[in-house]
Amino acid sequence: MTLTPTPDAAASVLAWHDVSVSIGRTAILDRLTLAVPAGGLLTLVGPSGCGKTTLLSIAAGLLKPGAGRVETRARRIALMFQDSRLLPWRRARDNAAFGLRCQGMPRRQRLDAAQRLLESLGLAPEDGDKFPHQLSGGMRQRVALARALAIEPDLLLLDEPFNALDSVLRRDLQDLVRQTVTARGVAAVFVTHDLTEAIRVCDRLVVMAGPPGRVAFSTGFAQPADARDDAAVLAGLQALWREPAVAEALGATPGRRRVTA
Ligand SMILES: Nc1ncnc2c1ncn2[C@@H]1O[C@H](COP(=O)(O)OP(=O)(O)OP(=O)(O)O)[C@@H](O)[C@H]1O
Repeated sequence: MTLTPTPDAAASVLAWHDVSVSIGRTAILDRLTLAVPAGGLLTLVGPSGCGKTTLLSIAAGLLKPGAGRVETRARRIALMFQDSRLLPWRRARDNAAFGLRCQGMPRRQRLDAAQRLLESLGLAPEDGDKFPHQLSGGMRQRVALARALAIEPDLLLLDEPFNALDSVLRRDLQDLVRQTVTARGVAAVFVTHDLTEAIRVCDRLVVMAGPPGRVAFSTGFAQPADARDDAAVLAGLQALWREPAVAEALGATPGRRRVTA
């Protein structure tokens, strides 16, 4: 697999320019510059505490950088987290329709839209009537993904969304996210500790070092994500681990490896 250099980021939906963040006297992020185009999926990998979630918070407008700036052309931003964060007292369909309700869409219309979306993400028609505690972890994450997609975001921020799932479900949902980004032209940032997952889904992969968080290595791949089979992912993994900056940032010595291959 061939690693490729940074493309021109002029057409980006989201860009962090020279962003630094400190909390008190502690530097959290140190001069990060990154960009994501429409239909592009950026994966962020890095050791715990290097500031990946902080970067997403800045992108979502929840946190202001101390220095530098964030620029976004996104009109609708959706977030998805490691835990589904569904409302336990609402049925799956109501949970998926939550963002549409906030947008003021009439009840019947939003519930129909949510139901269609749930089924397009692989849930059975009757699952829409179920409460979160009646759903498996994978089903709950599908509902969370439906809730994120229902508002037709142009920017999707995913913070370790599939961590709690087994590997088969995880692959399934990785494919769903990937297809969504391509089909809908959404810009996406996907935080993960799993380097294999990062390579499988991304257009561009950024390895962060820190704390304080900074870009240690950034690459694209010659082959598009949907054409990357297991052999290509493995080749990508090997190519990445050969990069001294990646090995240094993620800890190449067995036992020190803080990111799963
Ligand atoms: N509200 C806060 N107050 C103080 N420090 C914070 C706060 N939020 C985050 N931090 C610190 O900022 C740093 C970056 O945190 P962040 O959650 O962005 O890292 P991360 O790379 O996403 O970590 P992980 O992979 O473990 O989720 C950490 O050192 C963390 O302790």
